[in-house]
Amino acid sequence: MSASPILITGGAQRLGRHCAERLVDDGHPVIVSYRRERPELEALRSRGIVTLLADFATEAGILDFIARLKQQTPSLRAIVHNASDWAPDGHDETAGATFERLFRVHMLAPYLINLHCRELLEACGEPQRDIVHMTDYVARKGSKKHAAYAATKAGLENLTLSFAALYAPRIQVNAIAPALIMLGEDDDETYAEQARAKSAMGMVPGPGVIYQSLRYLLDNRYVTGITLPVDGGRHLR
Ligand SMILES: NC(=O)C1=CN([C@@H]2O[C@H](COP(=O)(O)OP(=O)(O)OC[C@H]3O[C@@H](n4cnc5c(N)ncnc54)[C@H](OP(=O)(O)O)[C@@H]3O)[C@@H](O)[C@H]2O)C=CC1
Ligand SMILES: Nc1nc2c(c(=O)[nH]1)N=C([C@H](O)[C@@H](O)CO)CN2
Repeated sequence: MSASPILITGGAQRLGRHCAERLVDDGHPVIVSYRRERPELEALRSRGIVTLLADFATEAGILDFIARLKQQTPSLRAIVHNASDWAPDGHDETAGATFERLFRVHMLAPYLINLHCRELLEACGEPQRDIVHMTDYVARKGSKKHAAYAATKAGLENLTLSFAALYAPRIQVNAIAPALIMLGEDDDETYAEQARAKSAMGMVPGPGVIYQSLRYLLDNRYVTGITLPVDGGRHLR
């Protein structure tokens, strides 16, 4: 029986793309969702990664993605909810729309995909099946400039507990809570220096530490309902 694929949402770039490529290196078939076509997707496709269009900005868009995912594969080894929008809080008339948009991508999409795709994970013939939520250190700390982002990530962290209890023992459900892993393209050295100073480790580690954490969860049959901090010791500063 061929191995069941691992789904990474928002896997066209940065952490999701890194993990998708490392999973292929480790012999897993991979499906990634993406929101907009771009040249980088060809590199993924050339490695046999299946790319599925998905925009989680509406419930209809989420359900449409789920329907196409079910046409793509009869089973899944794991689902990594990586898609995310690090949008600052809106002001005045945009605040509500921003919050709703972040609720949909960080909470509604994982919630509906977990509910509707449980059958795909149950159909996996391998010994372990996993759901991994990508949350954030700020889910427990809050954020003055990204309050909606932090709150919706906190909601995703809470969904980890509910789905872990509901899906045990056949499906393990965990979260990874990173802090600064990769800088953004527009981040200058001043920002980088300030960001590094926020953690005890004082570094920007790159996406390899996230794959190490994902690998740990995918390989451990006895871990469920946890949030794995990967934050350089932010809580120590
Ligand atoms: N990078 C970091 O330092 C940190 C990251 N994290 C978390 O780790 C995960 C990966 O981070 P990173 O790689 O930087 O993420 P990105 O900011 O690169 O976002 C990942 C993908 O999410 C997709 N996405 C955004 N909104 C939607 C939507 N409405 N519907 C569908 N897809 C959407 C984007 O697709 P497209 O590009 O096609 O529009 C994007 O490629 C995220 O969950 C993030 O919150 C947490 C703390 C620190
Ligand atoms: N979806 C995203 N979420 C986050 C990002 C990002 O680039 N995309 N980046 C961060 C920052 O690195 C932050 O951790 C710096 O303190 C947080 N979330």
